[in-house]
Amino acid sequence: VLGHAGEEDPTIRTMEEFSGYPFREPPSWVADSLPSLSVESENLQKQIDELASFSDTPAPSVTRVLYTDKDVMARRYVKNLMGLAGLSVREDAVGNIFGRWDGLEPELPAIATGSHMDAIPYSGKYDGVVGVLGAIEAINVLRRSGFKPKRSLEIIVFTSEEPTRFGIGCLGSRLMSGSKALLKALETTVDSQNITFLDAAKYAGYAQDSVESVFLKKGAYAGFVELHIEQGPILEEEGVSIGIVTAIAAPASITVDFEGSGGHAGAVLMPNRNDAGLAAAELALAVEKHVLESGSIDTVGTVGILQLHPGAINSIPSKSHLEIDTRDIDEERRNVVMEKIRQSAIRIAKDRGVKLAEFKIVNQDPPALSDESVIRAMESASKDLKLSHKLMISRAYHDSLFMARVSPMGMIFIPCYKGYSHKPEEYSSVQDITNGVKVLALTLAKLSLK
Ligand SMILES: NC(=O)N[C@@H](O)C(=O)O
Ligand SMILES: [Mn+2]
Ligand SMILES: [Mn+2]
Repeated sequence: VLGHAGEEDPTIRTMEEFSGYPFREPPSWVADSLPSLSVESENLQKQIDELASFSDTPAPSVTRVLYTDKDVMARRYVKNLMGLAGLSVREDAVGNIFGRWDGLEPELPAIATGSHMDAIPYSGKYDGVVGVLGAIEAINVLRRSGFKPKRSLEIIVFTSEEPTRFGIGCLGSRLMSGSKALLKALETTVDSQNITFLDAAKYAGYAQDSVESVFLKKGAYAGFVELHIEQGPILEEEGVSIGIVTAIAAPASITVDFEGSGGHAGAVLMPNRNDAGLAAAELALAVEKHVLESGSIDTVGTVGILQLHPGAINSIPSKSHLEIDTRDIDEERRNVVMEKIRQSAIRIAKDRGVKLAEFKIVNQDPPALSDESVIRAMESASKDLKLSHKLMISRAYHDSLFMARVSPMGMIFIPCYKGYSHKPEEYSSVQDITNGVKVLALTLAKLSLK
């Protein structure tokens, strides 16, 4: 630790070596070390670009689905970077990856950070990745500045934040937070190729231990902070560098299956049809209607998957499958919308003479609130770094939503181009990423010394 004028202050050094503690109060450590918080921005950008190359679709899009070969390669790439950052690396039974930097008091609950690196089909290279590679660089920044954590610092790369393969988001963090419901569901869950979760996990080298072993022990972490792109336009529009997340909206997803009689597109006259496709179309519009009826801009609803069977132009759809995503920062208001959607599905099935074969609520999660002490640490870090910042909510969900169930939680947002996300045009500048990494590094340092 450097003295104000950069030379080592012998008395302080002896005191520190003797006590093993930074002798000065954190603020002065922070003040002293601020200038030396250097981010290797170009190298970080190169890593983001390299990680994006592990994709099942051509650049600039990124597609990296859970337990696929590209996912396994990307995991190997990140584990290697963790090793180079001097972290001890381990993985759990579903492939959540942990990189640990032991603190001066390793028995104390650690401070964790992290995010995900799976990517939905045809998406971008920053969602989740900035929170993983940025976290590793934040550790390198602290090491370079000579910082010694009191509480250990741990980076977590969560398995399957995206619901792409098994229809449920935040699979790894949900299990870590102790979701017995998910544990049960995973016994029978299959993907669109009918591959079970366990077989897919084994294919990727996981599921050696019981899935239940993923559950975190209570109090495992004293704090969790996730760095993420905003995925909305506010920070860019307002020219603000850092978003301090105070709450994460409540996500829910529903799958619906209709079954009708199908038949020949030419020979079956309109009055004699039970068209499962039209039932699905009508329900999709009903989702929009019920969301708009909530009267709040904070209520959203999306039908991101709509499949018809047999899917032939000259055959009346005999089956249809929809997947509905609805969210709100007000849980009650969202639940009212979900009930209206259920009522509409029943009515549409009756009106159109089709069978409502399935109406399944896959997840219906409460919103999460950030912890005051973590918010204060992120705010003072932004202030120390003289970066403009604002309090805001997250409309996207994140692993933080579930880490909040087992640890004081906070999230740091950085601006992204036009708020684009979940598409190849997703982009955050090197400067914005660098700012985010610095705020994360300083926040982790402050929380580690608590
Ligand atoms: N952050 C993010 O994109 N999470 C998604 O899984 C989502 O749908 O919100
Ligand atoms: Mn995402
Ligand atoms: Mn994400």
